[in-house]
Amino acid sequence: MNKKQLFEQIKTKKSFLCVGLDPVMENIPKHLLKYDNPVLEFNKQIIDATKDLCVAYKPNTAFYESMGLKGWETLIRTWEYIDKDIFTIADAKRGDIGNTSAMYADAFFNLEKSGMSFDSITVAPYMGKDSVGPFLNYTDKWVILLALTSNAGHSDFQLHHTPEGKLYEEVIRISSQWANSEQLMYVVGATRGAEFENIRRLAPDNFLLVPGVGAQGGSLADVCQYGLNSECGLLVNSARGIIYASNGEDFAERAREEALKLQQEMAQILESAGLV
Ligand SMILES: O=C(O)c1cc(=O)[nH]c(=O)n1[C@@H]1O[C@H](COP(=O)(O)O)[C@@H](O)[C@H]1O
Repeated sequence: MNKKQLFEQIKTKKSFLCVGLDPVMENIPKHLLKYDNPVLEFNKQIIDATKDLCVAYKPNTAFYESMGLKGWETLIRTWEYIDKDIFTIADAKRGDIGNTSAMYADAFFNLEKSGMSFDSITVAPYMGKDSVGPFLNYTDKWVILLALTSNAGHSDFQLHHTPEGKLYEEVIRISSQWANSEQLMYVVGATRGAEFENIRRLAPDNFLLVPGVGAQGGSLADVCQYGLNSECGLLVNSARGIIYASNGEDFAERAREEALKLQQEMAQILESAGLV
């Protein structure tokens, strides 16, 4: 999916919501345990309940990898189940020397080889251009580079001062020479509201993947104040706040209610900004 198509989806659905599909076996509602693959059933029901309210799904691959062979199969089946007009993010946070990165890129983008072809992947910038390049070689796919993360440890490296500015600013400045905003997004945590103005100065046109609303306490209003651009430019993710709204038989309905609250807030923001 290209940028124009993504913005069209945002306008059609009046939403820039990304639902995080991060299933944990212990939290799967008991009544689903009778299924051969309870996690897949859980994901399918969450997708059915939210797909008209969101424009993206982001399975974090750790939640699948931790379940071994069955988990990897669940990731593939989940990707297959998502309608192809919804943007998909493999939240894998990969990056290695070039030939290894090329294998990671195949793992998530090359349908013939791996059985999956996500629209995008999260990538760590630390190993530099030749590490990110193999993902960008898939020219119809997106790289979502970690810039300023939502966790407390973001300050350990990302805020360090370099002669040119903070380290995360350098990540944005340098990486924006590798690809343009048609192929490169940045991760910026919703908990970093105060930095969005600065980030938009450095990356005016790039989409930002913004995790951290819901369970991590980030504010949608703060993110949008400076984060919004003329093509929306934001994908705001919530996982636990939606998928674990209930662990009873009503889990899918309750997930929908939480997704709807965010979608309605987003619709208002898009309307106020004159984008829809
Ligand atoms: O790249 C990410 O998606 C990510 C970056 C970041 O800075 N913070 C962050 O929480 N994430 C991911 O976003 C999701 C957040 O989930 P919830 O806190 O449950 O909404 C998890 O899959 C995290 O791994």
